[in-house]
Amino acid sequence: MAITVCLQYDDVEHASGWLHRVFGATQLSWHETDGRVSEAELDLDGTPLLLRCATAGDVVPPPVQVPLLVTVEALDTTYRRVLAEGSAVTGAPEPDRDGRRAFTTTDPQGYRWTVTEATVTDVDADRLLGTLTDLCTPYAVRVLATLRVPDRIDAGVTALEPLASACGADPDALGRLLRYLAHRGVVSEPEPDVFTLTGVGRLLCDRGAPGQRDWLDLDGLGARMDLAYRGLLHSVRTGTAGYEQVHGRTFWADLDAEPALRAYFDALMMSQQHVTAPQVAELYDWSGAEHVMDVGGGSGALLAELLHRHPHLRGTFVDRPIAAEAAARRFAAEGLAERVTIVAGDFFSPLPGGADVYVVSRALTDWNDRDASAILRRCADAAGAAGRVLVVEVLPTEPYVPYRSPFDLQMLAVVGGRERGLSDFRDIASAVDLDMTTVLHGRAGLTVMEYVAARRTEPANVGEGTRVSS
Ligand SMILES: C[S@@+](CC[C@H](N)C(=O)[O-])C[C@H]1O[C@@H](n2cnc3c(N)ncnc32)[C@H](O)[C@@H]1O
Repeated sequence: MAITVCLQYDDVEHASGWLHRVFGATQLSWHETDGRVSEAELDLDGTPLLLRCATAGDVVPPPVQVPLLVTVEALDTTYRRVLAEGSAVTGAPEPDRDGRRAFTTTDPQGYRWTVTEATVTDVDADRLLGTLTDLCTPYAVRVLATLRVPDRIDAGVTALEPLASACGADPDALGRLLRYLAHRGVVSEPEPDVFTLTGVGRLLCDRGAPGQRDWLDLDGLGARMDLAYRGLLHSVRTGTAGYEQVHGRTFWADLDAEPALRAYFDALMMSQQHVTAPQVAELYDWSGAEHVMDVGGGSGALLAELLHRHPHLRGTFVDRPIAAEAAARRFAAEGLAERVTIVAGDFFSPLPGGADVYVVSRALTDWNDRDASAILRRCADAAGAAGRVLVVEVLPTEPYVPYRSPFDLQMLAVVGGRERGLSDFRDIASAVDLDMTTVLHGRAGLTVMEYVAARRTEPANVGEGTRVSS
């Protein structure tokens, strides 16, 4: 049985943002009606929440006072977030009748949420610390994926001896690994020395497109990125990437040196561009542009989408030489070679001038503020007084992205970069005299920010644009 709490709100989107920012609720899906979010499905630490727009047909008019009780580990943090939202509170957290600290707040619709501090026993804390610090399980899962054990089991090789021989593994050692992972719910052992996959184990089968298995493969780029956390101590001490400490060269130099790693990275970027590029092509008004330059264009998927969708455009693609070679092949295969100029270059050096729009998509997150501003300066210099600079990012502070993701620390450890919110993107651009003129929101946090040279705008002139419907 599963129970879903369903609450009615006048503004589902605003309420979803509040629940995300205050309690860390993750938005799983949403529906739009007439351009407004009419329903959103959220996950509140395992509890499903359904937010619905009040409609004439609904029986219960909001707000209805149901007791909403939440238990959180870090009460003071939640209290601070509530105050930051400007939401009403009953007072500072104080002990309830069971001696647990609590406070009550009111959400944007007027629902009252009582927030209580979790009482963590020493045993719970010990168990939690064990889970937080365990390295055995993450490595055991990666070894399973690297040896492609799930694929063999899926293909019917379930007995230990033939499984070990198919994977090139020691039967005794593989048996110990599998029994440990049976204990963790990744495989089952229905009879001695015979193994089957659980739902988790099936996720580790090869599915063709870059997926979980490829990421976890210890010979691949995903694992190299994960292992950069071994350099996190260095990162936290210095504020720079840990990747080089662990792997002997920077992330970008690693991709330059190993075509297979670069190909994997491009495929990964491309799978994201399949979601984001059509939105960028739709959201922004490309009618006034003729020439677009994609700076740090990666797989080339964004520029290709723009050129396919807007036949009046021509493009210039700029990226490191190995990426430029692969992108050139892609543009040729898609019949776009005549419309694209390829530049194997460096976005910290002067960029070719003459384009109407300079796009920097999902590249600034890879850099610290100083370097991100330097890239924008190159774009601004090349764009001149008449051109525009367009930054495309998925913003972590938007409600659609799980803010508990480790992405910010991953950026620090792997490339020395960082996640940023809208105001951060305004700041790194204004440091190089670019004014943010328009912000367009797409799905799942995708945000398109347009900038022009500062002297052409009043600083406050920022227009919020449309949202792409789902
Ligand atoms: C995170 S990827 C984003 C790729 C693409 N814009 C997208 O949205 O899918 C960052 C890109 O910046 C490129 N890059 C890194 N350092 C660069 C440099 N110094 N000059 C030009 N491009 C660079 C990388 O090769 C990579 O393709």
